[in-house]
Amino acid sequence: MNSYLDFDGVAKRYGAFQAVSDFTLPIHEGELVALLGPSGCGKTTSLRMLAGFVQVSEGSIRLAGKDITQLPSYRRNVGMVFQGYALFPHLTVEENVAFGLEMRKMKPAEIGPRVQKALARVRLESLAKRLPRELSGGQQQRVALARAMAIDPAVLLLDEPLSALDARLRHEVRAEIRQLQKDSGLTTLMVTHDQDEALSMADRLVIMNQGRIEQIGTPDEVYERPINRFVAEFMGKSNFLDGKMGGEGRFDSKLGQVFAGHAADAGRTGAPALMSFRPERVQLRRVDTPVADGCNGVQGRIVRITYLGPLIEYRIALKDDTEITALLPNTGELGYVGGDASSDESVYTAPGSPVSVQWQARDSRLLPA
Ligand SMILES: Nc1ncnc2c1ncn2[C@@H]1O[C@H](COP(=O)(O)OP(=O)(O)OP(=O)(O)O)[C@@H](O)[C@H]1O
Repeated sequence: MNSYLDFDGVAKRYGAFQAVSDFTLPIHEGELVALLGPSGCGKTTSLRMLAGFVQVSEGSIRLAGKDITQLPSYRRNVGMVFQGYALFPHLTVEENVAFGLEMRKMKPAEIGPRVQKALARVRLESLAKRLPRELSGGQQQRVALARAMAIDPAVLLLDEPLSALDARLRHEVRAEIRQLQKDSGLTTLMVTHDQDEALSMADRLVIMNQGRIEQIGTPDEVYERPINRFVAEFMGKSNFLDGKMGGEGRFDSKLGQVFAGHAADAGRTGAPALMSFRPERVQLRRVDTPVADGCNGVQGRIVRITYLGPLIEYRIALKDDTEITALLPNTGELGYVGGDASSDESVYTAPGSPVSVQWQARDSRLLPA
């Protein structure tokens, strides 16, 4: 499939400072792609280069078969929703939505129906005559979205679109934006630093760090198969054991035990490596329980238990003082894991309790150290 939007080797320098380097990203028509990474990693700069607000230092950008690298912003047909929405406070909802169309010198007879359609899409027809300050945060967000979509853009850009909303509303609006984007088939590039937002909304994620792309993939690819420690840590929590590549998926841990896993790349045998596995994939068993088939196992001692409501977090110290985190569902059997007090499977857990920590080989990633 040919891509619809292409960043090809794009870079941005501010004087001697390299804000974005070698940014290459093909995007398919109708896709929602999220740029994700810590503050200052170059997400917004990349988005702004596409919008034409920031000049590209190197490389090119193609949109719908056309090289737009040097086009002025107003000729790129890009719809943008800014952080904090940037609505005009003295214009009504419908005037705000009409603004972009008037700027494009569209005939008044055309503007009216377009505005109505855009407002209907975000279910705001009844609030058309209100001023932004007479709206809730979620409603203002929808006005910004309607304004961006009204121009029929070739691509929609969302810059931290949910950052001004409180946590509860954010959940709702996430689903709403995603549905709207799917229904309209609008190719969308979104910037966020919120992992949950990116995982739940995007078709693909681009994980950035210090101006560079670390990994591109679907949500489950980057979560289940991170290619390095940065991605594993940035996308949720992970446990790491130190050691060396043992060849054929084996890992020679510093603990002196050999574990089985899957290598992110074919690192040479003996190369320093990390084994990474997620806290929610860890099982706790009685300390004398044999390691189950297909699993890795190590003995440790519980050092801390944190009650998180639906989940309970266990910190377990291994013999070399490496700590492992296990995140287990709260079954209501306070103090017990894996069944009630009478079950053979259950483990009594209290700080100081010895346990067998087990996790599946298939959940274990071998990463370059
Ligand atoms: N006009 C500028 N002049 C010099 N440096 C800049 C300029 N704009 C951005 N930068 C730098 O470029 C880097 C990338 O900035 P950018 O805004 O793209 O980061 P970001 O990933 O979007 O971060 P955040 O999540 O904090 O918005 C930062 O180190 C920033 O300080």
